[in-house]
Amino acid sequence: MLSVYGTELSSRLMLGTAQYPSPAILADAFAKSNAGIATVSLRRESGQDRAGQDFWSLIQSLGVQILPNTAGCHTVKEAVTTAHMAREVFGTKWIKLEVIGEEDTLQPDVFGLVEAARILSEDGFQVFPYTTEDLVVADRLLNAGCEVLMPWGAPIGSGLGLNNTFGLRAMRAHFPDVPLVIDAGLGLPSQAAQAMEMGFDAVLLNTAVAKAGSPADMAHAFALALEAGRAAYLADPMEPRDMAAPSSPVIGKAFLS
Ligand SMILES: CC(=O)[C@@H](O)[C@H](O)COP(=O)(O)O
Repeated sequence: MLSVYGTELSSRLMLGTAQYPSPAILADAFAKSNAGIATVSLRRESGQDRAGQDFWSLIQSLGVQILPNTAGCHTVKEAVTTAHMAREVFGTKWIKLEVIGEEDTLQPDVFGLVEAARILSEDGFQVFPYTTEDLVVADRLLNAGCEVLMPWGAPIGSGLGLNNTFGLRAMRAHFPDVPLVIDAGLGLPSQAAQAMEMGFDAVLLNTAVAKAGSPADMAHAFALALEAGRAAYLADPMEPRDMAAPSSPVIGKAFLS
């Protein structure tokens, strides 16, 4: 069972709540996904009006843990203020911290991220930082009080999958005991399975499900892929090799041992 900040998570899938065609489709997608966590953007849903309040009631009715996020924040100040609003609205110390640094790629501003993570951790928040695969930044985030890291797979909404498998593998190897969640850029269940096969602990995604022709079916497909990928990781996959190795048995030696 995956544990983050002392809380055991019921599932390795964290699902976003934006861009669904309707509330019913969102609820159906969550039901089919078995997601244990819903991430919600404070900046996109105001909560001041009726529509916002209905949206928050819907999210709370999903029966999953809520991970508010600071999506759309570009400065430390904005992110910290949004985190405070989230704590008040949802009554949780959890915050998925996004400080966006670049508009085309929505790449995190890792300098602002580390600063905001430190401020929020010192203020009692349990921070889930959306970061890159950079090892030095990862180290700084851990020193700032983060107990989980969320490296990007690819730019948000791109559906490109795991853009830098070398960097992500290095991150996994470098921080074997830190929960690592691939966040953003996944477009297909096979990419989520790949992340799990590489030993990542969970994935967070939104667009691939919300924008699918059938969000509920796609959510289900991701759930299956995560299960398969995790099972493969636990089964200790073979090491790939450059050269052929005959798989036909040597006469008189059907088994290796
Ligand atoms: C919902 C949320 O938190 C996004 O900012 C997240 O990073 C998901 O990205 P995708 O939409 O690419 O899955």
